[in-house]
Amino acid sequence: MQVLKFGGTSVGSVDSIKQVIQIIENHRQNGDQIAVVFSAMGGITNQLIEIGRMATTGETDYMELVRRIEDRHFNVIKALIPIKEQSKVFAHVRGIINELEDLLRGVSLIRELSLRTHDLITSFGERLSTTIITECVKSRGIPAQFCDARKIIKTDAQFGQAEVNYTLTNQLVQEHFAKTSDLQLVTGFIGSTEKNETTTLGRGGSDYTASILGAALNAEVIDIWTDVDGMMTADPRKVPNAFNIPTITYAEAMELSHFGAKVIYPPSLQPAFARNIPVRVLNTFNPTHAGTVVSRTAERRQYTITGISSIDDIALVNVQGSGMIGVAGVSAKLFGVLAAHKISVILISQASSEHSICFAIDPRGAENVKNILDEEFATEIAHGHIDSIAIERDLSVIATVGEGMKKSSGIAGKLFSVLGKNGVNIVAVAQGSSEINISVVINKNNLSKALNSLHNIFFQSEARVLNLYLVGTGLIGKTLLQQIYNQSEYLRSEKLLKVCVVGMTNTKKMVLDPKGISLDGWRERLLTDGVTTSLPAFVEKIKDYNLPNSVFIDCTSDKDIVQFYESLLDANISVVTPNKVANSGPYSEYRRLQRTALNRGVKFLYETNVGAGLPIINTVQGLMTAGDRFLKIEAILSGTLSFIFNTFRPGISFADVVREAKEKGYTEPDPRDDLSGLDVARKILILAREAGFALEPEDVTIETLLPESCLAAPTIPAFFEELERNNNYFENLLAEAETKGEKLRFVASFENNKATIGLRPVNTEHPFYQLTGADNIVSFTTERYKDRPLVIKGPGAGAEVTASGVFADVVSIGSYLA
Ligand SMILES: NC(=O)C1=CN([C@@H]2O[C@H](COP(=O)(O)OP(=O)(O)OC[C@H]3O[C@@H](n4cnc5c(N)ncnc54)[C@H](OP(=O)(O)O)[C@@H]3O)[C@@H](O)[C@H]2O)C=CC1
Ligand SMILES: N[C@@H](CC=O)C(=O)O
Ligand code: NA
Repeated sequence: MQVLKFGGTSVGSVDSIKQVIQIIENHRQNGDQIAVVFSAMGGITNQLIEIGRMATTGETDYMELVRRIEDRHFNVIKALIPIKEQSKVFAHVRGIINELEDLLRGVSLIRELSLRTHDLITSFGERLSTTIITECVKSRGIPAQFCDARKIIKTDAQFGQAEVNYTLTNQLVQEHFAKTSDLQLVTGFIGSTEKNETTTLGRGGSDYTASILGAALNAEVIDIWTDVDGMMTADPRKVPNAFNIPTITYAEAMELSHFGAKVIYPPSLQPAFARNIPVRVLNTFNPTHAGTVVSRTAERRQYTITGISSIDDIALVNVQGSGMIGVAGVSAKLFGVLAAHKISVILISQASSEHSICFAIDPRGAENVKNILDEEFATEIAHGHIDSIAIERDLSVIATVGEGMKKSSGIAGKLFSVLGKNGVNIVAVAQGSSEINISVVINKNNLSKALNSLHNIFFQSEARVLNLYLVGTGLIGKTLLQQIYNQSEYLRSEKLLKVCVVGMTNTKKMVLDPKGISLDGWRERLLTDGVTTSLPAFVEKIKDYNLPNSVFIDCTSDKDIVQFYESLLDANISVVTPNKVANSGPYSEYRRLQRTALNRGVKFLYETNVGAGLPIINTVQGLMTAGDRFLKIEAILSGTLSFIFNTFRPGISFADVVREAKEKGYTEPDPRDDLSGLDVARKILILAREAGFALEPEDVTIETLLPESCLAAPTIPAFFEELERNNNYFENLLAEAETKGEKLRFVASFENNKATIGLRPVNTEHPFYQLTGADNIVSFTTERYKDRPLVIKGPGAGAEVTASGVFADVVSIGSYLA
């Protein structure tokens, strides 16, 4: 025996009904007896309810709506039944519609609509759809019978939501099906009392009908045909990565549906569950998809979690007071009052201190609940045992559901950790003792971020998404984009990381797209879709999107951008930058950024501030973490100056060598910053700070190598002119060093709380003598590296090495968030 049920969308149009008939024919081929339950055509039940309401108020144009219902059904007859058989069916359906019209006339006369009449009116939806489909099926030569469920499903007289009399119903259903082997096409949703008054079965009514029949007939399986591919791990409108759940237990389905997953209404499947009959949820419009099987026990699963669901809008009621501690009966009274007022409670949480109880309700009833509780607890409030009753609004609840969570540790840890790292504050928590549902109440504006990051973390086989916002598409920015593009496949397959650039800007244009900007054609996209840059607007948008795992990358040397870092970190957005400005201003600002990142559980990373991609900052941080103490730092920290002093020879112009350094991508956007010593001053300052010293910029003594006139040059072209003019000066410096067998090196050192930088000729004995190209070298003398210092050496400037240092910082955030 098989029971099939088709919902409103499945029987909503001529095409879909054709599809339904095809599915029924396919099922007949295995020779089993079949019962098929139908809902009303999509939308008809609501129209019938509206018609009933109109008739009660005396509005006469309800007839117009009745005509539309009639037309919709007639159109199916015209399209699907051979012409010579149509008139008989038209007459039959007309008869049913006449019955409806008579009923409505009565309602309109007495201007009163009892629940009983309401049930009778709504029953017409299923009666019409099932009648017509039965005729369609019969016209294809299939032996089939229309079965009015009112003859076999017997209920009490609670109109609107009648209780089934199972003893009688089971007997009638079994007798009915024993009499015939014809295909039975059954009206869903309706039943009747013992006095044959029409009743309806409440929410999920047609599923309920299928479940009652399946249980009574001991069906092998019940197929619920809908318009989606079964149940999904989350609502795909909110979580684009959601996917089909192949198997789910009844208990899980029940938990998920309570929290808003609406594909099926599991309470209506209770009779089937009780008899251990599996229910398949299938898609009429994609019939080969396996859908979801709901059964008592789930198969072995790939994931601990089965699904994540949410109620988007709830209010939290908080009942709190010192007088509640140790006093029995407060919660009994509280929930008694709520029950007496038929207030449905979505979730309850009480800490073991007993100081407060909070519970979630539909926000539409919140004001009413407050009034009720204020009144009922007036004495307790007056005596100060209970503080006033507080309502919090604009909240959502997320339920993480899965049998796999039972007795498995670490799930809650993972859940709270991912929400914490994404700055999602948890307002309340509840875990059912069944251990298959952990529910958290959060602010509504974080709902999408929370759902997506939880889905991302619990359904591990999919790549975790890292959302990037890039400011600066100059040398470093564009090289970074190219590296991300080249590496994206590797990151996805080897690191399970999907890097998505959501926003980018330069000084002229900015573009933002939460779906991601294709790195194939980002320049064109920026030109065509970009709008005039406004950094405040860019940052506002980032906060507005509130995407999980967000990283802001500043690839400029701008001073103004830095002012946004703190608010970004505060909004739980990590910051990565090669820009040295933020870390080389006042010490208090440097500390504040560090603290903010730490407090927020996000990252502020700037490895490329010193020595480009060389692992210098990470090394200092590592030594500090392990408790080492820094005694001395000696370093060459300018790639540009290294290159210049390794390249400049008598006979070539010093200005040309500087130009070459710029072309090679070693210099700052403004090369005066390199030659004046400012860039190196910033780097030694940052290093000293990382090494634990509270240095201020004025604690760095700069012995500049430039003549005064070069330092004073107002523009970059003027600066180059001054360099040309001073060529002799540089040749003399070089000649003087060479006569002593020395090389020119621009050295930074830090010792005894003092930093100095300046030109130091070094002889062949000195470890800095051998430096080539644009290399940097750093030598750390510490408590643990005292006799022989720790030395890091290598290229310290250039687009590729710098961008790759930035990239590595970004990826490390990806791993941290995961
Ligand atoms: N070169 C190297 O070896 C190293 C560089 N760095 C650092 O990397 C950073 C970037 O250097 P580089 O790529 O060479 O610089 P570029 O001058 O090539 O690029 C800077 C980019 O930032 C954009 N920009 C500047 N100000 C703003 C603003 N206010 N709003 C939006 N966009 C802005 C520019 O826009 P537009 O295109 O419109 O001009 C440009 O796209 C610097 O801080 C530098 O110190 C760090 C380590 C090594
Ligand atoms: N301009 C800098 C680049 C790195 O910060 C340098 O020359 O070292
Ligand atoms: Na570095």
